[in-house]
Amino acid sequence: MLGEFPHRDLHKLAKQHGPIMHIRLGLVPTIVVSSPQAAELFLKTHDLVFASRPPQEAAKHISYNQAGMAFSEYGSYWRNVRKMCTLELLSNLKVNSFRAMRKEEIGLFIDFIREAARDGVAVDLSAKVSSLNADMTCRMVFGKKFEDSEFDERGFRDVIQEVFKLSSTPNLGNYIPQIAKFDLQGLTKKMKKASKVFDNFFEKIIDAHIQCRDSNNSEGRTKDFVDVMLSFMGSQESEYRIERSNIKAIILDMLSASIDSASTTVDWALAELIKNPNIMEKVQKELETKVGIERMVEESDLESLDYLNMVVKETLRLHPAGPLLIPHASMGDCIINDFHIPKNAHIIINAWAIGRDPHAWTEPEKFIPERFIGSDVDVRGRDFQLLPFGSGRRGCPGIQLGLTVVRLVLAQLVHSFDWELPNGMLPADLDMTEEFGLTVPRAKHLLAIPTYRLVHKW
Ligand code: HEM
Repeated sequence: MLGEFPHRDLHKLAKQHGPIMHIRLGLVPTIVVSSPQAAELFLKTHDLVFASRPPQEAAKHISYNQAGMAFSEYGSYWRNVRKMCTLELLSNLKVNSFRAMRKEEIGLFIDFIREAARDGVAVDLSAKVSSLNADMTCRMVFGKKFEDSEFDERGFRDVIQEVFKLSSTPNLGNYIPQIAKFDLQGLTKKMKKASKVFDNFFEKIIDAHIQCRDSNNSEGRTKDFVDVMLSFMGSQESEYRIERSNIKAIILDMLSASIDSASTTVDWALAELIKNPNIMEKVQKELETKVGIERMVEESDLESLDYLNMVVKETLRLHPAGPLLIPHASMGDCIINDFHIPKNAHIIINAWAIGRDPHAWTEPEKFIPERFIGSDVDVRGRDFQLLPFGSGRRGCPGIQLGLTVVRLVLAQLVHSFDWELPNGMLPADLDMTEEFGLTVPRAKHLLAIPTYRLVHKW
């Protein structure tokens, strides 16, 4: 029933069967929610009932038996981890403390593209943006970035991509739990192998941080996420008492939640801008007026870039990085609009379909950032017609960081360069086919030739 693109197949089914749909995936009752009004009932009115996560084979074998935040069941453990992450790792203050690091990494990234511009060669923007985001994430989480060779003979990105792929492959054990132990698809074996690689790596990182802390070598530098979590390890007084395995699970959550989501969003936004040259021109005009072509964009400019922010909202409406959010689970029986939702049902919120609901959006398939002029509809989970970060108790705690990175990288790329497709390809011919996985990026890498446009010495 569900093919290569489950969000599209479920959208089609919802058109026939309505915005609250009951389907059975294996033995598991699954409720699919596909309209803003229905999403509000599940994520606001009855948020507490649906604030848990279903057991998942991938979370069991990769994510330390659901000991992180994203896949953990609702309860006091999840509440404490979420509170610790929100207050100590993802607060505005903490996000801002990494400003200088982001500036440095983006500077290196822009230098690389300037060289490509000088040589007139195409840049693989998808690969470059993804590795920029991986470097920034590693510096924030571990305090340093890694050469692939330091990780495993296959390299950091390869192993992490393999983990993402294994986690997003439909696993029979999730739907017929009784057969999970037979590992009919061979996924458990592969997951255990990949997670061993990560575990060894995380162990070394934690040891190195402990050594550094004990030798007082860490004074004066911004504390990375591992430093912060170590300060709560084993502490009796703190309400966030966590152990080594929890730290490893949370590190993995932060890496997997952050690495692909922001770069996928930047990639879609750039593709839409290249496909719609009149919109690209408007973004560049705004940047010329508000920033000026004598300098690069600074994070402090972002708030004033109204049109760019509309482009980001429109990108997240049409191309939410996680089109089906992360599955929720019901903690008790509940009646919604006369539907009986049983305890332990899986709840899928189709944010991709909701962003295309014709009752909420005019010309929903078209990329029109101007639709947000004079509207206060926002992406932060208050407006149920636009849910790229989910909403309620399980809504994304990394919104501030995610939006900062997306806006900054996008603004920098379109302010510093004009972009042309290679081999005489026309913007209208750009392939927008998706690839379904943990996130949904464009299937083909975006290649484009840059021309430097700032008045800035080389
Ligand atoms: C453009 C960037 C991002 C997008 C589009 C995005 C989207 C999402 C979505 C759709 C969810 C699931 C919400 C639900 O199930 O209701 C989620 C959860 C989550 N996100 Fe993000 N995210 C982004 C960036 C980040 C970043 C940078 C971090 C942290 C470093 C992060 C950490 C998390 C975590 C930990 C959860 C699980 C929360 C829980 O289960 O309690 N996200 N995100």
